[in-house]
Amino acid sequence: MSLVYAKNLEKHYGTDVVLERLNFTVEAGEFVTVVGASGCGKTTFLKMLLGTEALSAGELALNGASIPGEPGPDRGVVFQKYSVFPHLSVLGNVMMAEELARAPVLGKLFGKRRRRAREAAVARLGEVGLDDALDKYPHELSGGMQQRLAIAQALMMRPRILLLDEPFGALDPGIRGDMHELITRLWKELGLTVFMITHDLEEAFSLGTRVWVFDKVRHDPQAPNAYGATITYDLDVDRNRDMKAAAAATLARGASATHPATEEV
Ligand SMILES: Nc1ncnc2c1ncn2[C@@H]1O[C@H](COP(=O)(O)OP(=O)(O)OP(=O)(O)O)[C@@H](O)[C@H]1O
Repeated sequence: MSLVYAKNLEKHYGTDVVLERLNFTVEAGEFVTVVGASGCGKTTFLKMLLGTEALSAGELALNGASIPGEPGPDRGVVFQKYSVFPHLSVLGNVMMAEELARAPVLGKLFGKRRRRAREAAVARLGEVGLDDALDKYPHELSGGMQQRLAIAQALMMRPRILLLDEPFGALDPGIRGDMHELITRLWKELGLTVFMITHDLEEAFSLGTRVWVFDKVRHDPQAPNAYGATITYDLDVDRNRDMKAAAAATLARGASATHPATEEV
């Protein structure tokens, strides 16, 4: 059984169709990178996987069952903007991920459970290279360190799926290289399935085993929001490593404008 499955998945906001005709299966262990024009619905798609946006039509299944309508410990998420608590230390931030999940009312664990959560948080912070920064506060961290912290937080509950929304978009190129190594290592070591949005084609092709391009194929000049984006390219990068450069160049030239499936309705 596929880990994630979609059939004719759609998302509308009122009369605006954002996404339509999404059909795919994703197996455990894949690393899917998602590219597409600004505003085409990439974040909305990620939020449907996370469970914070409801689908409007079609099916979206996780492990063969309809995706839960709320976030769960099986899905971790990292956004571009640092999503950490500013008033908590690095260690406190990562422990909070477990405290909120296990003690949602008080947001606090006690005794043995708290000690275990602390040990787990220290281990997660070691995995992302923040073992020397446990007592620092987010404002004392560089952008790269803040994203490492956000990743540790997302991995605290040992999710099977990691959702990344342009996590490295705000970082300097040198730091991005380090983050690419980190995410690749974590993906392999933890056996994660990753969905990652990026605006950087180079990043999409170098990290992903599969690259999806979101774009509109149906257009109504009288009603620009009547049709949404769909997956216009689904490129298996692993099996076709040699086409990587060619495909990246084609996409960069704006292949969507000449995509054979483009229809005017
Ligand atoms: N809660 C909402 N209510 C109404 N419209 C929304 C809502 N969230 C998103 N949209 C609209 O849905 C469309 C897709 O937005 P989304 O953020 O998913 O695009 P995106 O591809 O991630 O963009 P970007 O690359 O700029 O981050 C946009 O037109 C946006 O205005």
